[in-house]
Amino acid sequence: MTNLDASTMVLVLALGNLALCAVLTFFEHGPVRAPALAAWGLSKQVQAGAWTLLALGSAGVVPEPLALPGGYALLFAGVAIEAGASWEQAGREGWRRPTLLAGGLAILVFFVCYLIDEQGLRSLAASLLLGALYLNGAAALASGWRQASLLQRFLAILTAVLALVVAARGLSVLLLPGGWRWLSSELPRQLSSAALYVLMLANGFGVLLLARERATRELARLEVVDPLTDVPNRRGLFAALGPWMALARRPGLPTALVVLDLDQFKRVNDGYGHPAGDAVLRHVVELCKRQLRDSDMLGRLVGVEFAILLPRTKLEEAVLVAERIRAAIASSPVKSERAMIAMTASFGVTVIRPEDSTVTLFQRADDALRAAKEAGRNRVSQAAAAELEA
Ligand SMILES: Nc1nc2c(ncn2[C@@H]2O[C@H](COP(=O)(O)OP(=O)(O)OP(=O)(O)O)[C@@H](O)[C@H]2O)c(=O)[nH]1
Repeated sequence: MTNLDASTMVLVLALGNLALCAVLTFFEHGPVRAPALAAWGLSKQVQAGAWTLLALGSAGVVPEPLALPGGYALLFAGVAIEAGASWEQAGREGWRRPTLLAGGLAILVFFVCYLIDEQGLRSLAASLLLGALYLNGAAALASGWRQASLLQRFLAILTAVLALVVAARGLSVLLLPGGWRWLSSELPRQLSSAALYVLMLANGFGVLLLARERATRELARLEVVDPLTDVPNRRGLFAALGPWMALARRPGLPTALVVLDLDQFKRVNDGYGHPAGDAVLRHVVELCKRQLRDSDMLGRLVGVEFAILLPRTKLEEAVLVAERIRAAIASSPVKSERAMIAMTASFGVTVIRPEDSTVTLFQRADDALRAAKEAGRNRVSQAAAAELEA
């Protein structure tokens, strides 16, 4: 078996991390860099510094009593910052601070072990602590496993395996100081160095690709979802409408459409400011959702106009649903910084007819909505019965 020289591996890790840092300096350079990615870039810089210091130590350029503790302290800090960035990326900011504290604690424990014994205990502590910090990083990558992409899962598993390999190095020093049969005590040491190298490579490419993957996903989501209220936008709503339009041509229970427009919303914006207006919109969406079934679909058409699709619902039932939502909005003012903002909404209700196109369907619902506005607002109006029978 080829003998991997440990100090060469440290040098390779130093050079590899430095190269990655150089690339990261130019990647998405500018003020709009995602915060998690900026933290990850910092973690790579710290790790590059760590490996460089360790490499200089093993080459005798920097005295070992300086290079070893300094290098490991930077390494623990770098891996902790990296895990913190992963928690942030996963939307679990609460885990970031404990992770960074764990990094600080690891540095402290390592120093104590180093002072007690520069060889065995120091080596054991370094491997176990580093393994634990990597395992934390793996847990961060694994959080939200169900929604995670294949790439994210792969990185999580890879990081976990590498954490175990690094920890095994420390355990082998403790349990098999002289090696076991053909297994020399040098082998786990070399294996863990190689594992760290693989981690550096896969992590370097993987995290950047993951950032790209997430950005692409988010863009695709924003094509069909309204970012303010997190409900489908016009495009998303119309896409969902297609199958129901087709079903309307077959006998069976109809699908109803309710359009809702908030009354005199301009006054809210003018009186309380745009952010308060946004808060009212989000509040109204929550109120609507509470009145709807899982199979119903609420979407934002434009501005302060929303549409609700009610599958398997007759006109009279849809009117009742609209009436319930109207009453809920009228009786739930929104608390803003300055005042309670009272709100009302007007509604137009109709059902999908076999001959409908989206244009005729929405025209009819909008006509009913206009009638509600003209009749004084804060009311529900349905498309004319005579028209419906036509
Ligand atoms: N805060 C906020 N306001 C918005 C948003 N989208 C549209 N608006 C505002 O909502 C108002 C909608 O006005 P209109 O629907 O034309 O009229 P209105 O004042 O609601 O009066 P009626 O519909 O006649 O009852 C406009 O002032 C828009 O600027 C948004 O996302 N946030």
